[in-house]
Amino acid sequence: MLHLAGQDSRGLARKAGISLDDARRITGAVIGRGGSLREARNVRREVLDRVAAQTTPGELTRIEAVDAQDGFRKYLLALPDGARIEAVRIPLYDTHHVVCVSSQAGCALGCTFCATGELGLTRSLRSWEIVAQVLHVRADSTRPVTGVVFMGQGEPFLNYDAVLEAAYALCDPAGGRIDARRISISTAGVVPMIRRYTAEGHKFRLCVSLTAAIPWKRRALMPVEQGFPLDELVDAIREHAAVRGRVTLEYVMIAGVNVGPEDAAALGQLLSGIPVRLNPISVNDVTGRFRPPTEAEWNLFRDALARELPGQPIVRRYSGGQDEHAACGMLASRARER
Ligand SMILES: C[S@@+](CC[C@H](N)C(=O)[O-])C[C@H]1O[C@@H](n2cnc3c(N)ncnc32)[C@H](O)[C@@H]1O
Ligand code: SF4
Repeated sequence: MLHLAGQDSRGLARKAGISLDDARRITGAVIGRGGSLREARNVRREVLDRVAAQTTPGELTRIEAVDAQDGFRKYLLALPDGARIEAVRIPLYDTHHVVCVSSQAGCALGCTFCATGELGLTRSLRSWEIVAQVLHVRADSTRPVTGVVFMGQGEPFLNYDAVLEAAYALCDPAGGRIDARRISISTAGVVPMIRRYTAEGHKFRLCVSLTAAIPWKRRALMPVEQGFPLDELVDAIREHAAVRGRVTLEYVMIAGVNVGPEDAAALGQLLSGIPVRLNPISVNDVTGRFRPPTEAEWNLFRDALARELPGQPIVRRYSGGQDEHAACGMLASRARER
């Protein structure tokens, strides 16, 4: 069965066997305005009835929303089968919002520094369950939502088809109307899917979570390194950069682990000749095992990176919402303890 929020207008036209114009009007009502099928304007009743007969209902239920001191707002949402996920509303320039969405409930990849990894995988989300997170946050906001990042729970490239369907629904001019270049898909490094993504020529921003450039260190932090080792990952990044330009690399900084001069040197060697944008981000400690770098440690690492990656932008990323566990790597589907 079809869910009306689960694809873009073209997908809806194809799956429901209706004209593209009618599909655009329906997508406009459901995704564009957050309404229902029957609110679609200028679509004949016979067409609406035909679509309704193929459609499954389903919505997300809010369990709670909590506000962090820095303006981040975290939503704990239940899927129709009771599985729980989170979405985060991120303020941008006091004028816009970006929504961080989950692509899976939990995650199978088990990165040692990530709270979601501790959960294990419950299941992958359907495309409408991803789009509905953005619609839920948008309905709760007075400012426009102008960006989406697939950086919540889960590994987007282990739910590839649904993630791409959702991304196209979100950038559809009749649907979410979000500029495709402001939709970021972040992967821990599922190499075959990065290659497929590159070959298919999608225009959403690809982000790769690197976090270590020394294989044994990466293996200890990110078990995905065992299946898809750094040299293969970097080849896939190089291929992507050759076609689409600079690739964003996320680097979770953990004091005493991956912010030494040898780590910067390994990054320089590994990424030599590849246009990248490095986003270092201080680890949000969820386990009590990891410490973010002090300002002094960060300054040293930043200077080493500037030497080792000449001409490559290095943009430290702020991960907000820490007091309410809305920050990167802190999403673990728990209701707030009272
Ligand atoms: C939660 S992941 C979801 C997307 C995808 N699974 C990935 O790993 O890229 C989004 C980003 O959060 C980062 N992250 C995970 N745990 C973190 C933590 N404890 N502190 C800071 N960032 C973290 C990841 O490295 C990744 O770049
Ligand atoms: S960082 Fe990403 S891949 Fe790793 S456990 Fe967390 S959600 Fe999964």
